[in-house]
Amino acid sequence: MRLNQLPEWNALGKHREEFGDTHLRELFAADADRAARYRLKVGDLQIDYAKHLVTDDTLRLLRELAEARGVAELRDAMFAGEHINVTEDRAVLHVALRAPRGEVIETDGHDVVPDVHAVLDKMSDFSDRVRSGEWKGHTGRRIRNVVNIGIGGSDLGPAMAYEALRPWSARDMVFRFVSNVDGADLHEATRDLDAEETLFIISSKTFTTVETITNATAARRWALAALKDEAAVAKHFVAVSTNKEKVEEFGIDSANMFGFWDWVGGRYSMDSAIGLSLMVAVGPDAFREMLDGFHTVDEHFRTAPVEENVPMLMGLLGIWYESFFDAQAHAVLPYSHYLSKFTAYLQQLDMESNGKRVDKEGEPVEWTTGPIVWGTPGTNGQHAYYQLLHQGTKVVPADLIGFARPVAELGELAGQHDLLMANLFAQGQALAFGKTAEEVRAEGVAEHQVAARTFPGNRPTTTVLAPELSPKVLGELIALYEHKVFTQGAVWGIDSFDQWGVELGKVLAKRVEPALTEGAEVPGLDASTQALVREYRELRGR
Ligand SMILES: O=P(O)(O)OC[C@H]1O[C@](O)(CO)[C@@H](O)[C@@H]1O
Repeated sequence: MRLNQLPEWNALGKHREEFGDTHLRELFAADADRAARYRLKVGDLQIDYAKHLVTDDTLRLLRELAEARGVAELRDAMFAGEHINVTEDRAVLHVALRAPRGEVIETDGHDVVPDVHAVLDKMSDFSDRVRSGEWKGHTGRRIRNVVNIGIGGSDLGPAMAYEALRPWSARDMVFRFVSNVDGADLHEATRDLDAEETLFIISSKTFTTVETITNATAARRWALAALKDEAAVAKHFVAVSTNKEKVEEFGIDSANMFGFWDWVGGRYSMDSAIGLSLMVAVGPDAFREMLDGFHTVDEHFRTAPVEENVPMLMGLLGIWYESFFDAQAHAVLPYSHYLSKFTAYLQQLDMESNGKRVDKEGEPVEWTTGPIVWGTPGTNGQHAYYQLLHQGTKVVPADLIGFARPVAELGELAGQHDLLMANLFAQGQALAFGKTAEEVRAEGVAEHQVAARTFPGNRPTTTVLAPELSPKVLGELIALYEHKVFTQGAVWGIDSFDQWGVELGKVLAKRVEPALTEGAEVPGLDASTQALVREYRELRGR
């Protein structure tokens, strides 16, 4: 039966009508235990979901929906290595990337865990050699700069995690991440570097992605212009890929290639060899601690009953708002400067996974799917777009993520941490409970300002609180969102693991390029694009 014909779905619709405008003020007033009951723990993460527009009935109905849609069965099929990525006929086994040595996870009759650990060991050995200076550049100098070239899942994960774990990283080395085919990206990343001390990590699952291959080719030109010897490539370029043939064609020795597998989706690959630049930065031990964090949440997701299962709960709450409150967006607001790239990372994870309009049977869905994910670190966002969150016309459920302890190396600047966290707690409170017109009036505010200074509240948030932003906690956080996205895709009945929607633009860009460079006729080019191409050529003096 289709999702919107299920009795469980219709029961939620009816419940929504009954819920009406029930306010969080009322829900808290009616239940002194609400805050104590609506919290869960997974690994190091404390999850407060009391500030959600839900009652025990809502949660029960959402759980029943998850059961009716077979979320747990699909999860088990994923862990069992079944080909749940149906349109690409592939297993989905990123959970195997963090399985401890000795665990058995099979797909197509093959245990993948030993393969995972063989690559991890090779990465660890390489990282140690680069970090210690044993790995020398072509002229005998030690490597001081590492430039990761990749895009999408081959960039966002390591770039985000490097920012997050800067305090754990080798402070005497420079790490840069180049993704954009705009030459400015590579230019800015290399302009102050010495090629003799620079290592490029070319990260691409397919090794055919045009942006990455274009940048990698340009990087090789840049390096060889200084090093003046083809043989230097072996010391200054390594590859991370599933495509050995293409890596060799590019000129990188497969001995310097770190592999992974087609059962790792790009946006689920940061804990595979795609994380090599991160491992060089933070060292193998911290990287493995991060994997441990991922694994902790994997085990929770795999074994916790649905009422205690945090990723399932987060996924179901999202569905409640999207389908029954018309929420179109979801904000992720980390109160940590080090998580400045976290939401951008989640945008690919969530939107490339669940931005789908047909279900697994190829039928158009009749319900909304993945939200627009956005957000930047607090407190910056507060002085920019929080106005809309507090008083706009849209409901934007938000996750507030914070840490009890600042990172040790902040020294006396750690004193600012309480103020940072006070802002997080204050925002959750203001969004939930707002400020009534009576409260505004009681402050003596002039009547003509009362409406504008009233806060409706009832804006739902989840608060995620962890002791500190450590490698393990980072792994836990990422896995939490991976499995949240999984849960939502399972309920919606879509394939969360393909990404056909990115293909058309790639094909058209290839077709349009000769029109820009040579003025070639492009068959089928629409009139608007033709005019733009003409204007572009004129502006370029062509
Ligand atoms: O690692 P690759 O093969 O270069 O792909 C990069 C990115 O491109 C995409 O395929 C989208 O175009 C992403 O899914 C992927 O993470």
